[in-house]
Amino acid sequence: MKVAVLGAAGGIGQALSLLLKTQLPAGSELSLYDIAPVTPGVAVDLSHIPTQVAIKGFAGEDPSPALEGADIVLISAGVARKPGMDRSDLFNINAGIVKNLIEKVAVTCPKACIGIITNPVNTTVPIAAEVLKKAGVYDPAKLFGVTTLDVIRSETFIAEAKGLNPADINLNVIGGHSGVTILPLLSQLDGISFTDEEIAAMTTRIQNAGTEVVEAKAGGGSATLSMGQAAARFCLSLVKAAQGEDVIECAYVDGGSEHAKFFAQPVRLGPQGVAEILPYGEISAFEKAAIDGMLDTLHGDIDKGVEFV
Ligand SMILES: NC(=O)c1ccc[n+]([C@@H]2O[C@H](COP(=O)([O-])OP(=O)(O)OC[C@H]3O[C@@H](n4cnc5c(N)ncnc54)[C@H](O)[C@@H]3O)[C@@H](O)[C@H]2O)c1
Ligand SMILES: O=C(O)C[C@H](O)C(=O)O
Repeated sequence: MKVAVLGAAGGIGQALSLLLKTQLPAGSELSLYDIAPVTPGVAVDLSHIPTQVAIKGFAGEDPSPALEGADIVLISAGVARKPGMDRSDLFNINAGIVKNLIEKVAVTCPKACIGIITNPVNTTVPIAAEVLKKAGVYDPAKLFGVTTLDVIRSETFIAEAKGLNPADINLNVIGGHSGVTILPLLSQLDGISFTDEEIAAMTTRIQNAGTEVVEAKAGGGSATLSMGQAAARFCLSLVKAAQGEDVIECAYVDGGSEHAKFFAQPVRLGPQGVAEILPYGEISAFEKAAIDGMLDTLHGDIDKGVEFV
């Protein structure tokens, strides 16, 4: 199993690469790419950790050498938010970065599963899909917007609020990955009850959690360490699924949702990426209204990506 991380010298990329170096199964290969010249050095640094995961680093304009033979490609290349910015403000720079990288993926490892971390995810994933379509290699089962950070934040905040172990919290977060498009399905939590006020406050906290980090870092970037953990969880789920385990994760996919062309929803993973799109189940009136309320934003974000390519 070969995993390529594009943007590997960045805040997320380094944390993610560390977690993968220590947690990928023995015999895996890790390939790090970034335009930053330090990237081969990041790989040398990680190579001193005693695990049976081979690691190589690549820098420069062309990601192709890093992509050769990749089974999974994780993309966190691009710029991050500063206080006062929305994720959509990153579009002007990150859209082109994702487009160029996916063009190389389409040629070099067209059958790889691709996890897009770069924001705005609601738009960069449709960009990736259009590029892959143009290249004639689009497989919707293999393209994912990584929304796992919304899931792990929900697990953390709910456990804190209710005095529980976060490992016991299991929930779906659906929609997209920005503001009102992030919808944790709190009504589905077994054995945990919330008042209406608690539901509203918890939903808002989860939706604004990225901004919470951006403001706390005060101009020094956005979530990197928690995102590294989230992306590692998602990647390891893909790896487990490839090895035959039954794994379910929420991700932003082109999965035939009644709501939008791309929609974050629970998916059963398998050796070829998405094995099955799962229904998100019964929802409350609050959640139904939240879906209705997010759709204009989500459709606009998706259209912007499709029009860009
Ligand atoms: N999906 C999510 O939940 C989530 C969470 C946190 C951050 N993000 C997004 O992830 C992205 C990266 O965040 P970060 O904190 O790691 O930023 P960062 O600035 O620390 O790192 C980005 C890296 O990308 C590299 N890069 C830029 N252009 C490149 C290119 N063309 N090819 C290869 N590498 C390139 C930079 O050299 C840098 O090392 C941002 O867009 C951020 O908004 C997404
Ligand atoms: O908020 C950001 O800009 C980064 C990321 O999308 C997050 O949710 O932390």
